[in-house]
Amino acid sequence: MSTATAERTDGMAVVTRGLRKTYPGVRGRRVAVQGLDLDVPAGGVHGFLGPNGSGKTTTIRMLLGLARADSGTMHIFGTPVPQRLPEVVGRVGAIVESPTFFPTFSGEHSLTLLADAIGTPRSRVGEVLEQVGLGGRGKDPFRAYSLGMKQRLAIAATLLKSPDLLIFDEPTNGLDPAGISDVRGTMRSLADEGRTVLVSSHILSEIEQIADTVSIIGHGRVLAQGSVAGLIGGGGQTVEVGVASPGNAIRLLREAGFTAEWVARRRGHDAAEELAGYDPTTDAGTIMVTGAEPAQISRLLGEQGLWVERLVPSRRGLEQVFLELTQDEGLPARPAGGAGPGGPATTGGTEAR
Ligand SMILES: Nc1ncnc2c1ncn2[C@@H]1O[C@H](COP(=O)(O)OP(=O)(O)OP(=O)(O)O)[C@@H](O)[C@H]1O
Repeated sequence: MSTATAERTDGMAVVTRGLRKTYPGVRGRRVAVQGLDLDVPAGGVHGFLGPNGSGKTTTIRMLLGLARADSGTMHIFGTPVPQRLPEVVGRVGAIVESPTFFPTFSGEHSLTLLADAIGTPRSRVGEVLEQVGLGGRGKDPFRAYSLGMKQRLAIAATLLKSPDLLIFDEPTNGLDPAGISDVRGTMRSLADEGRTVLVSSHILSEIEQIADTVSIIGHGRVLAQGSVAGLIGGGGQTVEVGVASPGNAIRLLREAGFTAEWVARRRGHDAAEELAGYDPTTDAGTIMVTGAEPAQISRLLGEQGLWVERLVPSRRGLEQVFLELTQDEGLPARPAGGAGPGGPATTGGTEAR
């Protein structure tokens, strides 16, 4: 390995550069991944996020040697893959397709067979069942498990050889909120043990809560990556303000240097729509303010005799970051499956590429 490569991949679990993959299509080759530069730090949960068809599974399959890249480089813990995958594969556990187990075998029995097959001591079976919170259910048949328990059994299977890097492709697909919460908790605790968890999802808000770092991809390339706090923090807090005299309030807020917009909410529509003008007697709406703390807003308006009826701070989320990044890209307007916040988009503060 060259010195330059060693430096670049130092402290990184996964690094890809210029990764490209095409598939044969009806009209020539279809690009699934185009020049993907991915940086996954070692340790912590990394969310690999993007809408359906953005190239997440294809990327994961290439990393694991299940699909061949057209061009580009990939490193896992500084080892070039797929060239030297056998050297590092023992440190990697992955769930790519929906895992299946014999329905009549207990979870414990299935894992024991697996442990024997991969040469792991049987004593690990009890440990990994405990780790994923299935300690008390190991003797139940697989068919009696809930979907969330089935997914956690699959995670337990990947833990048998105690990997440093866990790669999960959409592990919460099809789970109910309780199942999602269980799997999320399991991923977080694995990262807290010092492992790296690379988890893909098309629902940005779902992984946002447990991820330390994320990459947001669209059309096979990275749109932004970095810490969750760095990506969502830059635009500042948005505060929804309800006041009887919105015109005066907007003027005062703008004079004080804040960004204040009137946002009308049409009946039957979730999305807020910014209007050039407004008529408070007929339009239902609210003022969205960025760059100000709620206390500053209420003091400023109160001093001018405008009494605030509603003051709701709303946190900017990764879905909003995604929408901002894709506004000019011609990409799908909303990541599939996610319900984004209704407020207007704010700008800036992301590590967009
Ligand atoms: N085996 C294949 N043959 C042809 N095209 C493929 C194949 N696998 C994926 N694709 C195409 O490559 C693109 C990326 O697909 P991929 O499954 O990697 O996306 P994804 O982000 O994982 O999506 P999802 O969230 O739906 O799983 C899509 O246009 C898809 O149709």
